[in-house]
Amino acid sequence: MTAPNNQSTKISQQSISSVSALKFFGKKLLSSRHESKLKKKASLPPDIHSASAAKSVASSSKSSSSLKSSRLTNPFVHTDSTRSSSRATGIPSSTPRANRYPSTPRHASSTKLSNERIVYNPYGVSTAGTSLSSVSTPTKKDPDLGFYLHDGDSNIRMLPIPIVDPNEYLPDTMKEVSVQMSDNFVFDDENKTIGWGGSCEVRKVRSKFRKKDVFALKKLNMIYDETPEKFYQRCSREFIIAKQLSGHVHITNTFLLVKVPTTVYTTRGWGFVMELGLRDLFAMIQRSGWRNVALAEKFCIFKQVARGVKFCHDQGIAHRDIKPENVLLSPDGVCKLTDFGISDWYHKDPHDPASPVKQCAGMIGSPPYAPPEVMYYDSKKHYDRKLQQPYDPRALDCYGLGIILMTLVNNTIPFMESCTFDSGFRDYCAAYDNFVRLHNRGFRERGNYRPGPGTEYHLARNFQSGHAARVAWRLADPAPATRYTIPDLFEDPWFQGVETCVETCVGGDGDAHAVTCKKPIIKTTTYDNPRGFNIAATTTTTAAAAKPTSNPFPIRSMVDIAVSSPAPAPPPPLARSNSSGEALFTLCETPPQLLDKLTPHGGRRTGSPHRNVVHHHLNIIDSVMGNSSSIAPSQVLAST
Ligand SMILES: Nc1ncnc2c1ncn2[C@@H]1O[C@H](COP(=O)(O)OP(=O)(O)OP(=O)(O)O)[C@@H](O)[C@H]1O
Repeated sequence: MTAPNNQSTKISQQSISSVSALKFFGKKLLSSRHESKLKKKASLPPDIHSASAAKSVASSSKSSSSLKSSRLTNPFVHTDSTRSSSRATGIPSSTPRANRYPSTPRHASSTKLSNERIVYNPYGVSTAGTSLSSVSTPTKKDPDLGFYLHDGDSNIRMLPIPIVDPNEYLPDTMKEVSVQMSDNFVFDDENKTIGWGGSCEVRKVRSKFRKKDVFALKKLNMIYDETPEKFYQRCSREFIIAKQLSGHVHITNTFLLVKVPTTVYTTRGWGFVMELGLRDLFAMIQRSGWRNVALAEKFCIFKQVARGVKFCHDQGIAHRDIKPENVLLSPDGVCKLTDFGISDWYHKDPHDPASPVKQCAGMIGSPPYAPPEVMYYDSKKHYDRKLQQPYDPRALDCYGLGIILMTLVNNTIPFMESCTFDSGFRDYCAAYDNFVRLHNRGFRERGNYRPGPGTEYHLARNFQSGHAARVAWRLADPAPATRYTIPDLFEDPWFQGVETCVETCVGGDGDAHAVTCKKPIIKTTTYDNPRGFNIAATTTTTAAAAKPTSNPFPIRSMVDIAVSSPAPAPPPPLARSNSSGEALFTLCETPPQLLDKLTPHGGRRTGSPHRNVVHHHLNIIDSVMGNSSSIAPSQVLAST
């Protein structure tokens, strides 16, 4: 084991007392995409954000300007596919997405990019010769035609024409009669990006037929030296998992995988039409108002996230990137998991839930939500290989949940990285051992529900309950063998007693219900099903629906994955409807007395019964975000 590099040391020595420190965390192990997301999270205009990096931008101006000119000459040129193809195929499909990212900042020239080795780079800033202060960022000013054609970023490569039919990569049950986004949706006039990720840009789209129905379009981008084939495989895999999980109240619904045309809003490619979230949890926590949010509310949020994770596990899927950025708050204030980009089926035989758990190896997830057994694979830390043991992906999700609970309660992340190079993490491990040795020898034993650490322990101080601290610490147990599992968590009496404002229900119980999400209306299609796919579309399509036929084509890789995925588990205990425009699920109304208890600041009551269900979380959003909801009330209503 050697000392970490300077960058790591520098980062781990930063103070984490400030909430703004959060901006450096929870980022998937990727490079410069991290930074453009930081820009969004920090809510800074691009120019302000990049001001500190102006020097390095200048230093790279040569490559940028050459890119700019080539961009203007022929914006549709797709370069480097041959070279990238050979390298990309060397990466096993199970390789975590994060590990595929090279360390080059995104603004660097694509020529340079193609020669980069793929190395782990947690913050996306530690390229040779760069320091945190000299990190350059893509500049988004002066958008011209080239800007739009390149998603404003010179390293986003365009897919070659023709864009492949998404149905080619989907199992029959997920094939759709309409695969063109423009058949049924239009971009929102606002022309705003509402979210960025490592490989995507999220925008609002509206139904062509009911303008009040607003959805999110997650436009997917090719990353680094990915080949088009790898891109299609990666995205269809993410879609299949997201779609399999859709329908649960704590999962963001993913409806369609569509072809996106080149417009002034975006470049051509593939995109997911999804349920629109109002904010992600990260955006909430980093606001100063978060400190004033009552613990009961925070615990409620935590329980909702945990329910989402449990549902994934029940479906045979491990999320593998649990962090506040991947929890969206719906316009009703319901927490929903999103981003299944590095999720995976965790049974050796996905068809057989009784088959053993497929152990993982390699660096995935996002510090500090990734547990120590994963961090041992961080190549920059040069850990002894013996420490790199296969790990259970479900334990990764549990650890992430524990760190989320600590973060919610402490208003900041507990430490930067869950690895021994981080002094905060070392302190936590020492405190953990002390607590077990001195206060509660049976702490790690199953069924031990004695209170966890108290105020004398730094990371337990704000819980105001030894039982709540127990749950956080047991989930974030550095030792995977003794860490709380999801069944352990759901058996924990404190966790069971946490009251949530969102109760899923089977329906038909006579209670008032809240409709929280509608499926998009699919009315028209320009799809003529050239390959004669067997389309088992469940949507009501009034126009030219393709005639179902059997699929005469050989099964391709992703279809294989899809087909070999577990047969859809029994639907969750939620009222479902297949008809277009109807609710996917319902929420039980929380009794008014419970709402009063949960709403310390006085709840916002409206005449609508379903508003009462989760209105206190809307209060949180209002108070924490300064009432700056990005979604107009009409849009909120549209989805309720
Ligand atoms: N359906 C949605 N509604 C509203 N915002 C969304 C939606 N989906 C994603 N976002 C926003 O976009 C951000 C990026 O989305 P997502 O995490 O799915 O992308 P990603 O490329 O997988 O990101 P990362 O690489 O950081 O994990 C989210 O953190 C969230 O803020």
